[in-house]
Amino acid sequence: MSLLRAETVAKHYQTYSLVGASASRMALDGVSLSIGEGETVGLLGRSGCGKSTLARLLCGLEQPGQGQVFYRNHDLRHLTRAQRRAFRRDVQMVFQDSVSAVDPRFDMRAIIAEPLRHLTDLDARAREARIRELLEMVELPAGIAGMLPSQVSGGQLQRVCIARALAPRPKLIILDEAVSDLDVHLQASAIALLAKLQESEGIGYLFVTHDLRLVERFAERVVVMDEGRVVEEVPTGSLAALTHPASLLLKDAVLPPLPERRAAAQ
Ligand SMILES: Nc1ncnc2c1ncn2[C@@H]1O[C@H](COP(=O)(O)OP(=O)(O)OP(=O)(O)O)[C@@H](O)[C@H]1O
Ligand code: NI
Repeated sequence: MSLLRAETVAKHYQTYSLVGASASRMALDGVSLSIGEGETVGLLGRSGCGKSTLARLLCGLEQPGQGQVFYRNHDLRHLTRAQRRAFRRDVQMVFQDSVSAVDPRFDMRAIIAEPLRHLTDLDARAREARIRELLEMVELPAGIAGMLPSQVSGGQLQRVCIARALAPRPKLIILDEAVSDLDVHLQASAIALLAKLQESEGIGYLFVTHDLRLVERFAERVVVMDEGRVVEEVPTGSLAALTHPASLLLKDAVLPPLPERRAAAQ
C-alpha cells in the first residue's frame, strides 16, 4: 500500500493582467504519483513544470482542481481527526527558503518544539530532550537552541528546518529544493545527513530538484515532469533509459564541459 498517492491530479491557476483580463494557467495536467513507505523518489523537471505545485498538493497545503490525493488509501479530503493527525505527523515538508519558513520571533528551540506540541504527546521535559537529540542528529551545537533566526547562518537555519521536519518522526519528508540555496559544501553535507537518516530512521523522501546529481545517490526512482505532466519515470540505476527531451536537458546539465569535447568542437 502506498503511503501517499496522487491520482490524476490537475490544478490550474487564474492569472490576472493589469487590464483585468484573466487567463487560466495549467500547472498540473493529470499527474499520478505513488510513494511507498520508506521510499525515496526524485522529482525533476525544468522550472515551471509543476513540481512545487504537486509537492503542495501531496502534503495537503493546496487542493487539486481535479483528481485526488490519498494518504494510506484515504482521500485527504475525507480524513477522520485521527487520520488527519497521523497524516500531519507522517508527512513533513521542507522548503527552499528557510528564512520565510520560520517565524523570526521564535528561537530554534521554539521552532523545533512546534510540531512536538501539536503532533506528539510529549511533555515539556520530554520535548526538551527530543530537541537536544534532534539538534545532535542534524549536527548542530546544543547552544543554538536559544538563538533567533537572525542569529544563525542560512545553512544552520536549513538544518533546523530539517530537525523540525524530523521532530514528529515522519515516514516521508517532501524536500522542495531544500538544499538548492546552500553552498556546495553545505549541500553535500546536507545530502549526506539525509542519506544517513534514511538508513537510521527509515525515512523516505520526495526530493524535488532540477539537479539530477542530487538524487542519483539516494533516490530509488526518478520521476521527470514537463509542462504539468509526468513524462518519464525510471529507477535511478537506469538513468541511461531516459529519453524524453525534458529528461535529456537534465542529463545534459550534469555533463561537465570536458576539455577534449571543447577541443573536438573546434
Ligand atoms: N500561486 C500561483 N499562482 C499562479 N500561478 C502559479 C502559482 N503557483 C504556480 N503557478 C504557476 O504554475 C506553474 C507551475 O509552477 P511550480 O511552482 O509548480 O513549478 P516548479 O516546477 O516548482 O518550478 P521551479 O523549478 O521554478 O520551482 C508555473 O507556470 C507557475 O507560474
Ligand atoms: Ni518549485
